[in-house]
Amino acid sequence: MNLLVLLGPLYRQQAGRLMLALMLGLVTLFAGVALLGISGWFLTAAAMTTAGLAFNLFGPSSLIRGLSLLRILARYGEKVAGHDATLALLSTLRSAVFTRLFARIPLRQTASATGAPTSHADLMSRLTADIDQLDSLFVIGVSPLVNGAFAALLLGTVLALALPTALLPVLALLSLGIFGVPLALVLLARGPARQVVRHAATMRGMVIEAVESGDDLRAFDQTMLAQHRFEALNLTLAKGRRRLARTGAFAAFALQALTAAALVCVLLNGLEALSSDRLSGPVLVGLLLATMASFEAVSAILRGVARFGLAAASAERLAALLETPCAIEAEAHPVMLPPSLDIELIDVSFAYAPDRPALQALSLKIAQGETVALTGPSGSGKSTLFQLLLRLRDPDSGTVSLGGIDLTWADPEEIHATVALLEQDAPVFMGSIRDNLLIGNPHAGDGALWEMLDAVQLSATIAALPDRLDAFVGETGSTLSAGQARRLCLARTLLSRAEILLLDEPTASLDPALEEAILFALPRLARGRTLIVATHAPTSRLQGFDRHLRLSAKGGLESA
Ligand SMILES: Nc1ncnc2c1ncn2[C@@H]1O[C@H](COP(=O)(O)OP(=O)(O)OP(=O)(O)O)[C@@H](O)[C@H]1O
Repeated sequence: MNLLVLLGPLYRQQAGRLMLALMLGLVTLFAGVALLGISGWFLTAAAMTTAGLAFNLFGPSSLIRGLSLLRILARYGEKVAGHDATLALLSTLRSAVFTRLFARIPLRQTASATGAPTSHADLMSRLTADIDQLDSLFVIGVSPLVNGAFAALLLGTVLALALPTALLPVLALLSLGIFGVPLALVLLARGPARQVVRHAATMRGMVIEAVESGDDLRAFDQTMLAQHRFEALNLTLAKGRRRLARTGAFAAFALQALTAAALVCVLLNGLEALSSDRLSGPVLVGLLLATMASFEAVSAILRGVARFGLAAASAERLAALLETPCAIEAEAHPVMLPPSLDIELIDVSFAYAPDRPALQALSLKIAQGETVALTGPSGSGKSTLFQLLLRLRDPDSGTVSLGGIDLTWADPEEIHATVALLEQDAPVFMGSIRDNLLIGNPHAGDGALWEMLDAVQLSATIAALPDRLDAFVGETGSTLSAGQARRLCLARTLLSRAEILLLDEPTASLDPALEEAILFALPRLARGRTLIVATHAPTSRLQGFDRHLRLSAKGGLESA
């Protein structure tokens, strides 16, 4: 349903070009059926004409040449208009889905029985391969059916005029070809198509996982295991594709059988009409060839329908993605945050799953400009608290407010401009050192960038690189050490103009001396802004902070 809501306006945008493709398809079909019918009649009539009798060769032969040309041009035009519209449609659809993606991140990382995406690899698969699979939804879903109905009308009119006795049985056979066989194909192919699309997506996920964890798999000597799992899935996928191909071949066979039955029917009725002089021989040949051409047009439906199962399975996956609830619901008429931004949590509880509480009845206040060290055992909910303060998630109960404004009333964009977060696994983006820093503050000049690199003790390292601030950092910061990458992300967050800074283990991967120096410098680097640092560093290194809060293992507050 959601997908229809999304697709409807997109189809309307391309309606002109799609209609043009449809019309040109009908012209192609008309030219094809007429071409074969008239050619059959013409060749037979010309062969039966004795030498002395006059036979007008020029009229039919120029008609045949005209129809051939019309068919070629109409087919070309149909392909250009159809593909043009489809490509534009897909690109708009991809952008529309991509825009809706951010509101659904972070995904709930639980096994899903609803078909909703559960991993980022699956999400990527839906945005790329599944949307590509829809490329011919119009061409295969609508156009062949209209073409089939038009072929039936065309052949029906000709038979009604020339051979009425064959009309009903041939139309019955043609209708079976247009509706019955494709319907059976859709029903039979639905299961295998769903499996193929799902397995192909899982395979793509496996490839991404293998690339990301390749070094670890090699180190544990587990690459064979990964290969075996991949091979097993590959075999299952191939089996599913074979089942789909077999179903398609069976449908094609059924259509050929219907074509043969229709030809026999026209031939028998035609011979009878011929013997009673109700029909001429050339017209009978023309009728036979026109019947063949009409069934040939129907076979295009089957080619489309064979792919329809895959497109429908992909459409289901996209619909499930769009139906995934947004992580938060933004207020239609948000309240602006006040200049004073004290943080207050009242009785806040949050659980990722009913049996896994992360925070329980947590209440706390942090005044604007305070610097706070937040500690607590692993799993006590420090990162979760940061997620709530940025309103990346909403509490199950209780309120989180900034300057007295409940975050659920505020504009999420204003919250994100006010609160900056250094995540535990903050990414280094592929690009230059400068690109990475400017994400924190696009207006920062080189002076400010060097100053911040100096503050996180990274300036000497960057200055020694040949390209300095323009030095390229590879995918996920692969050209930096873990500690250097961490400090680059820290510098990026500190550069931000947000009034509240949340740093989740900013000194992870740093040696003790560097950790101590940076933790000591952080309150000063906050420059009067609110600073909360989640850390596992020993209390002795947290003396520079105004306050020390400690979360208990149960996700509540302990006195520090
Ligand atoms: N995305 C998630 N889905 C399900 N459970 C989660 C998710 N993230 C965290 N949890 C669970 O929520 C609880 C709190 O986790 P959180 O990451 O907030 O703790 P933390 O104090 O930051 O831990 P650490 O010090 O190890 O970083 C843990 O029990 C964790 O297993």
